[in-house]
Amino acid sequence: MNNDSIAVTVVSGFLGAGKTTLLNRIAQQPQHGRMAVIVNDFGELNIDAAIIAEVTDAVFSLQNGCICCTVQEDLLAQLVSLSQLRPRLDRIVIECSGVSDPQRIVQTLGYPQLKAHLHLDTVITLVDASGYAALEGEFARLSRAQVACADLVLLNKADLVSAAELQSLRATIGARTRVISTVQAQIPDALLLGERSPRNGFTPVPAPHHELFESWTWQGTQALPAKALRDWLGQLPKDVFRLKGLVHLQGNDQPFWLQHVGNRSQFTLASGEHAQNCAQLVFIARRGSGLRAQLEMQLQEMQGL
Ligand SMILES: Nc1nc2c(ncn2[C@@H]2O[C@H](COP(=O)(O)OP(=O)(O)OP(=O)(O)O)[C@@H](O)[C@H]2O)c(=O)[nH]1
Repeated sequence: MNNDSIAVTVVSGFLGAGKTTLLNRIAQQPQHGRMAVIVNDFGELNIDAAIIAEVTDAVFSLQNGCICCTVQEDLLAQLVSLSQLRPRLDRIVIECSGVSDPQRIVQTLGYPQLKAHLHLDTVITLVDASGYAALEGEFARLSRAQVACADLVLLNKADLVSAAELQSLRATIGARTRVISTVQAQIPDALLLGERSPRNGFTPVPAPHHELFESWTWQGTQALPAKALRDWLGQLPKDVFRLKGLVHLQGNDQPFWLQHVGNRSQFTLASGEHAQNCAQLVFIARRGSGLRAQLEMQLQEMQGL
């Protein structure tokens, strides 16, 4: 590796584990030098990129596909172009979508076009401590593959589980990787941006990933009633893994970012310019869930309340 080589941090983890929360923190800290962030969202709207763009300009969006498959060529082109920027970047952080397998990103970084300019610094995988144990079948396998590829695992949302549950999760994840419990992905910078630890010859097995999910976007035209929306969110089927986007709530001039993971929802005021009274919600659900028509109709009806 030459001295001019740009360090790359890969941030991975299942849907809603806290990747954007971590990215937002990193992006706001000037000590990380000249940094660019590449954000991949599986849906056709890149909500994460829009959220991170509220704190930094250096955001590049790869959307409507899985970063390790359908948009892998775009990733390669984006990395080549970023590596040619002058003055040179110090670091590139790649946020994988929650449905992707970071191992393939690691492979992409080894391509000859990139090897001379970039080096992999750390793969950080966030785990939602309140949801990891409940994942089943292929979804659990994907989540384990994301963990297996990590140099550092953040056992995030530690505030939502007991000390005993945290202990048991640590045991499940195993001793091979460094595991740190976090709330809002808060850990010391030195750990975030450290050098890559040796992998002991371990090669993770590729897991099925984006093909397990379907995504769609609902565009509303009117403000929604807050109470009805909260009630509706509280009853979303568990096949909806993730819901996020922008909503206008009746009686409020400013829109909100809505984040829904598991059975928890969060509304935060959105800054910046956003279209008036228009909702944009991205759903990510189990492929073949058959939920789209029903959920869209419910939202449509809610607009008229
Ligand atoms: N209670 C709790 N909530 C958290 C914590 N970290 C993040 N969240 C919330 O979890 C939700 C999802 O966080 P994100 O950072 O958007 O997750 P993500 O991994 O980027 O999500 P995707 O990119 O959609 O896969 C948001 O509402 C966050 O505010 C935490 O430690 N505790």
